[in-house]
Amino acid sequence: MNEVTVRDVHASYGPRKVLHGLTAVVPGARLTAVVGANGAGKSSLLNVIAGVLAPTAGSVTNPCRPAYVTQHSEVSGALPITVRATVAMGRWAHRGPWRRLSTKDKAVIDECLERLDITSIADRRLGALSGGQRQRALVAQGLAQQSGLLLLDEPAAGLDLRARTLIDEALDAVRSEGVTIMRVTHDLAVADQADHCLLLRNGHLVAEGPPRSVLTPDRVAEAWGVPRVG
Ligand SMILES: Nc1ncnc2c1ncn2[C@@H]1O[C@H](COP(=O)(O)OP(=O)(O)OP(=O)(O)O)[C@@H](O)[C@H]1O
Repeated sequence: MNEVTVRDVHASYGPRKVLHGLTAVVPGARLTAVVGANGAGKSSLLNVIAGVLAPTAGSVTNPCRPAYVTQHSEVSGALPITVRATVAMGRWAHRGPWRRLSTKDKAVIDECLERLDITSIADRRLGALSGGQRQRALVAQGLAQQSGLLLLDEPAAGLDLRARTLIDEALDAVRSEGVTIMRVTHDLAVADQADHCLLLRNGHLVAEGPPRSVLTPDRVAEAWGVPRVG
């Protein structure tokens, strides 16, 4: 229940093939880390699961419409929108963009601002924030969607220790509420703390399972092209 099933998925950007027959099961109500070297296909896999990139073959089964937190560098800082309005956009899935926010919507928005500790900057424009502050606003927006499937592409990239801790705590909280989480990360210590791990290389799934069984010294050395440690 609540799992994501990826069956023999192929995907391309124009003529460039980026996923080659990828099959995986992402367990429900668990945190799955998606790891691999630059260009391995991690974002492409999330794009396919989010429905942003249509597979050229194969299929994906989701438990529900996902909330997708992309990297903050992909969101224009020039948007004339406040942090609170950014988080409020997360409620559109529930009420549509033109309906008034309900009392419940406002409570969820306040809670998400609090969880990421951005209440004090809620009225500032997104474009006037640091990269890390903007990233926190985007994670808060993802949480505000209250989807049963949360996809995050490197949500902690460039964040300070406190912000990383806040994100980890927020993800722990929603996982315990039954949300299925997929998190792309370059931090193998973060991946080690996940319930499940997918290791990608050159658009293929190299291994899946508990992080310790996936991230063996040999696989890490091969996937990242670095000397074997240990
Ligand atoms: N919009 C695009 N158009 C063409 N090729 C793309 C596009 N986006 C990604 N690619 C290519 O697809 C391949 C997989 O990229 P992807 O972004 O999925 O990798 P990634 O594992 O998320 O990498 P990173 O760790 O650098 O974020 C790469 O070869 C990349 O150059």
